[in-house]
Amino acid sequence: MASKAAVKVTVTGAAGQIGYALLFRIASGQLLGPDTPVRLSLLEIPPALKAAEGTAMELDDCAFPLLSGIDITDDPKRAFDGVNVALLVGARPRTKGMERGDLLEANGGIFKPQGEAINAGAADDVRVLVVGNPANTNALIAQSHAPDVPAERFTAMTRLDHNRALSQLAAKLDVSVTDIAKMTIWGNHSATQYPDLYHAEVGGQTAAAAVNDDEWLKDTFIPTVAKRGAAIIEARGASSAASAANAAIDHVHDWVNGTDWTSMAVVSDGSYGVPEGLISSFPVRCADGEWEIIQGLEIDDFSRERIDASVQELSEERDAVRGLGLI
Ligand SMILES: NC(=O)C1=CN([C@@H]2O[C@H](COP(=O)(O)OP(=O)(O)OC[C@H]3O[C@@H](n4cnc5c(N)ncnc54)[C@H](O)[C@@H]3O)[C@@H](O)[C@H]2O)C=CC1
Ligand SMILES: O=C([O-])CC(=O)C(=O)O
Repeated sequence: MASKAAVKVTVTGAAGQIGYALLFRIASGQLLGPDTPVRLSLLEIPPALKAAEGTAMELDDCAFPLLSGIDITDDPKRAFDGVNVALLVGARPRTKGMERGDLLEANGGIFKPQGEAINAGAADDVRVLVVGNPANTNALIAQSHAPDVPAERFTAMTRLDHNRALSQLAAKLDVSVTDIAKMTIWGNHSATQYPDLYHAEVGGQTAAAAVNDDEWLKDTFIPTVAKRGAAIIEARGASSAASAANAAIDHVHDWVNGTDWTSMAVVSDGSYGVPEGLISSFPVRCADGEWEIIQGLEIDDFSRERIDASVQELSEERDAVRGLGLI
């Protein structure tokens, strides 16, 4: 057993399908590395506690050397007490007849108390990743109820979109994903997101130049990446789970361990014309456990239009949750 103190990792929606794909990888050391023991805290709603207990039994059965304990609760205060890494996965899915406003309101009922509980009890170094949809706005709700936690500790996940973009581009160019640098997803984790090939690089040129096929870039690549979630649901009969868990691992791993370039939805400081305070996806670099938005990229008219459209949607979501008194 490693001698470092255990890091407390809280996973909400632990009995759901992403939870099932995520917990074993966290416990095996893939989130924080092979020298860092973890203590898992599983937050669920009462009807799913028994299933969470079953997952915990399986975690026990793996005898993971790095797993120092598992706590299961339906109480956010207990779940987030002393938390270092919070993965907010559990959310209210959209069901038949539900309007966008209903979805935001239902999720406000989840992310407001979770933000409050993080504010009340989290460790000083807490880092929060929101996966549950609508992820950017759920992160905004949680962050607005945690005034004592630095706003930059609340992030939302666009890493799955980023990885999807890498994979689509690699297939098109018949290269490895490792040949691609500087991929960026801008905006909202929704169909308005903008996967940007004008700043991505392959073999010393921009990805757009390497592709050299404007029609493919605009009419195939962008919609394929932006609507991949729906395509997976259509094919699998359930939304992305293992790939979403994988992206959550990548997001936190790179935030903690550093990276030259990735995509994360983070609180805007006004960079690239994104209104301050919105949680929007940007190109970021991470070092020493902190992210920063990569500055100085030239944004052409096409990219400007795409970024603005997605950011407009984020502004509308913020206005809607403000109107509902959720922030
Ligand atoms: N940002 C992204 O790239 C992606 C986001 N998602 C989103 O992730 C979320 C989870 O997806 P799945 O695991 O497939 O859903 P799921 O329905 O299988 O599991 C969700 C779990 O959350 C639990 N839950 C509900 N309210 C809760 C609360 N207040 N506290 C704690 N747990 C609660 C439920 O009991 C359920 O076990 C969904 O909102 C989904 O849309 C999914 C894929 C990618
Ligand atoms: O589309 C969904 O419902 C799940 C999701 O966020 C994704 O796969 O990107």
